[in-house]
Amino acid sequence: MEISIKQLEHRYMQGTPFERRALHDVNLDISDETFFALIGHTGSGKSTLIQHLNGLLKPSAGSIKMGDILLEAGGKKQDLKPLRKKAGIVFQYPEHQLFEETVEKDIMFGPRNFGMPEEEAKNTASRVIEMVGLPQTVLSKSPFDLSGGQMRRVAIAGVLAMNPEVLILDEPTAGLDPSGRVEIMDLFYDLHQKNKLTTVLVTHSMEDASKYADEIAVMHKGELYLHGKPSEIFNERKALQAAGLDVPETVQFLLKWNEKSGQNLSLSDFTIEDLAKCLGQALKKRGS
Ligand SMILES: Nc1ncnc2c1ncn2[C@@H]1O[C@H](COP(=O)(O)OP(=O)(O)OP(=O)(O)O)[C@@H](O)[C@H]1O
Repeated sequence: MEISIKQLEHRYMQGTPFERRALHDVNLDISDETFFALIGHTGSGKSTLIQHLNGLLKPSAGSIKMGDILLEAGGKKQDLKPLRKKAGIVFQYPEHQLFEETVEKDIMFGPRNFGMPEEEAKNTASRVIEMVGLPQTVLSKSPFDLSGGQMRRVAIAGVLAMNPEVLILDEPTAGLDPSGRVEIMDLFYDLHQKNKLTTVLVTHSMEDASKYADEIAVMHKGELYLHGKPSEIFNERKALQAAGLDVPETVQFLLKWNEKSGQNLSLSDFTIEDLAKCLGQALKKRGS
């Protein structure tokens, strides 16, 4: 689903002495089926921005178009239900929202709320539990008898049960150890690939953004600061540093290599595999 954000502004506690502008004049288009990363220093406005994408927050000025749904500042009071269904959010620590006595009931909660018949909701629970890589036997268990990683997968299954067209991930690997982070991020990437799900990832990790995203947007002080393909963003190291960020370590290595060797290895070869390959070729060239 295409997302188009125009001149978006958000003010918390608008009209009170505590008013605070969290977003200013944000213009951003996200194409259908993109894996999009939103990165920025703490307080730069990432969470505020994504909460507009499923109607949790309303624009103070400007507009957001999600597929055929338009949300405008000062627009008529809209029914946000269709938007909530289109855009599923996985919050930080989503497992904290589990509350039903069985995994199946927890996953069925959202679909039932939207009027899905009982049998269909059960079938949905059975389908999505497999999508998140858990066995059917988990459905009859209490969510609280599962491991932390399994609980997180159940919570993600609950979001998938709504059949969203856009998946919004707000630092979904918070609190996981390194191998758990990779597992969950690989799961999201796989879901994106197999289901052509437009995915918006909010992250502090330039490593994750560069590994998974087709495009990266950098937020800084409530404004859209940079936007482009990962390799384009990496060419702006000084600007990134000014916003309290940096390029991934692999790119830092490539930049150092180019500086010391006088070669010009491409910054788009930033995955470990690409890096190993192009260093092998560069060393061969130097040896011959
Ligand atoms: N409910 C709120 N009421 C008032 N101000 C808020 C509220 N939520 C966020 N803010 C302020 O809005 C600005 C943007 O916050 P936001 O949470 O969107 O940033 P963020 O980039 O997601 O930060 P983090 O990476 O720490 O989650 C910050 O200055 C923050 O203090």
